[in-house]
Amino acid sequence: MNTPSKPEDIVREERAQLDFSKSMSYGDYLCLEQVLGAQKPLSPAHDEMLFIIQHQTSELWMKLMLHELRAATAAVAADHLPEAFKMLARVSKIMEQLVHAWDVLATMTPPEYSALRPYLGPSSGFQSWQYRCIEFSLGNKNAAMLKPHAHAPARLAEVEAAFHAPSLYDEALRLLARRGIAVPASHLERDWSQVYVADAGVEAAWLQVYRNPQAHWELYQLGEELTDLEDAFRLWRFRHVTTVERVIGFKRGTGGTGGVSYLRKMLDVVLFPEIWTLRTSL
Ligand code: HEM
Ligand SMILES: N[C@@H](CC(=O)c1ccccc1NC=O)C(=O)O
Repeated sequence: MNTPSKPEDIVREERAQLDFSKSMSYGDYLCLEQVLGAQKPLSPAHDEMLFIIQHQTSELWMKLMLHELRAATAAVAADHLPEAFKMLARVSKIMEQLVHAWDVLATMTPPEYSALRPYLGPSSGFQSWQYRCIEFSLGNKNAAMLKPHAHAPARLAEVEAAFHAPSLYDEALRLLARRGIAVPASHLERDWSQVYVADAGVEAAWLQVYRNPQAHWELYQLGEELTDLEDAFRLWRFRHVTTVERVIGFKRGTGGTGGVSYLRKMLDVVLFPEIWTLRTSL
């Protein structure tokens, strides 16, 4: 039987690379100096580190979500459905990850948050441009949401691009039409920056798919990927409201809204309306 090696011997025996004076290391590749040097608490409050890291990690996941969403939307537009499914499944999993992340933040009590809140000034998640790009990419268009970015032209241009572009759902409807399903012309070419309005003709189109999945398997699968995604997004919105209510009650938000009252209104947003309403007719 082999005698177990001592920890320091394992490193030598395995011939792990130990000298990075001339080659790229883990930290170099991941730019960890920048990432781990970007937590700059403004208050003496212990919990500010949690608050900052929670938001920074959320923004990183949102960055990946946008990367996947943009590529998935392009894949749908190019009729590359298997690729789109892979990416959309990843987006839903990221959203689930963000839903669970609320559990960490919810360990922060009202007195703990009150110690750092005065240092936040008027800053708020309302001003997250990546979040707004995600909402726009998923079809929740609202011109008023461009205003918080007016002071930063490059950023505004990015959010505006998402505002004017067809959403994932718009591209899904165009795909249905290309596959021979009757979709109202009003939904195939329009001003994509306008608020999406649910339509009986679009519901009829999805019903054709859902009444005969075998004949339209890819479209059926796309419908269910969209359902997974909106389901996860609804859970995220819900955990946001409940976490906010347990931490600040019904105080106004630092971003200027009514706080919980505003976030509750956002629970009524439906991204892919006909995907849900069609179920009543099946
Ligand atoms: C203690 C923690 C939190 C509190 C008290 C809180 C509170 C609020 C409030 C009151 C609003 C409404 C806008 C305003 O008037 O400020 C808001 C919006 C928002 N928050 Fe939070 N939030 C918290 C954590 C988070 C986290 C972890 C994220 C993740 C990135 C986040 C992302 C957002 C986003 C994206 C909006 C805009 C939502 C929309 O317009 O639909 N928040 N938050
Ligand atoms: N709107 C929050 C503040 C807030 O949550 C926040 C502030 C700065 C950076 C991110 C934030 N998170 C989400 O809104 C509040 O009213 O307490």
